[in-house]
Amino acid sequence: MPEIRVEDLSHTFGKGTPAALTVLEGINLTFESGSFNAIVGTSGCGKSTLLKMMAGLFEPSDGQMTLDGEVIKGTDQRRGMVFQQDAVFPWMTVARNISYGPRLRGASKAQQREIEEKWVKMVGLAGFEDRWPRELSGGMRKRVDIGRVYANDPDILLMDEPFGALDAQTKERMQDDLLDTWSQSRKTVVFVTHDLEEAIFLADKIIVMSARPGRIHHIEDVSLVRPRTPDMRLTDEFIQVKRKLWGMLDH
Ligand SMILES: Nc1ncnc2c1ncn2[C@@H]1O[C@H](COP(=O)(O)OP(=O)(O)OP(=O)(O)O)[C@@H](O)[C@H]1O
Repeated sequence: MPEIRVEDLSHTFGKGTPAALTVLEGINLTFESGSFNAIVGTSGCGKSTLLKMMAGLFEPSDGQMTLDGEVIKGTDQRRGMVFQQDAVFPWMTVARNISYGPRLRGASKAQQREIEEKWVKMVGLAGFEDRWPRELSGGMRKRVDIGRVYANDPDILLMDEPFGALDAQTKERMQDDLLDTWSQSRKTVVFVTHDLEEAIFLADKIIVMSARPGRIHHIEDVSLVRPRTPDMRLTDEFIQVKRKLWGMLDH
């Protein structure tokens, strides 16, 4: 089962130099298989650093992260990452972007077509298969991005403020659609955001980090039932969680 554990992790950029900067300290966490987790905290508390380490983009200076008991080292198809800025290739159509990973790994033409058909539909881009990224809105490019990561069939989906650059309405629609896709695949998700409402709407578990150096301040289990619907944002339960967590953030 794809479970990530973070064990006694600390990270200092430039360790041993006069410019050393400790950004994470004493982090212990478990991201259970199939769960949707959000990490919130003020700017600079180390959220992206933690996520990039899970992706294997660099290693912690102390402690470790494991995926199913194996220490994470380097990037791997099992861990897919979506960044705030989309990483869509402008010289490929929507469909070709989505099947990029499988194509790189030698998928046949028929397999590529099957993957394209499935994920174009799943991310809500049916009818746009042959369009070029320059013809798409920001939200649609984000959909291509997510489809491309899903098409690699990762066990773990790491998302670093993927909807941060979108307008409020598009963002809410993307959140609904992400939950739809996730409920069908039940991948383990770790989603970084500084939008508390987004975290509460999406996640089972919210990790609140404190700043400088980043530590785990609080872990909130969100008990809102699934499937989540937009009107839940107006319920007392939702607002109470928001108020509680808002009071914990360093403003
Ligand atoms: N490669 C690097 N070298 C040195 N310092 C870095 C590096 N990457 C990040 N930092 C520093 O680490 C700290 C944490 O950065 P990080 O991007 O993880 O924070 P964050 O919580 O994701 O912030 P934001 O919400 O603004 O994206 C910041 O002070 C940043 O300047």
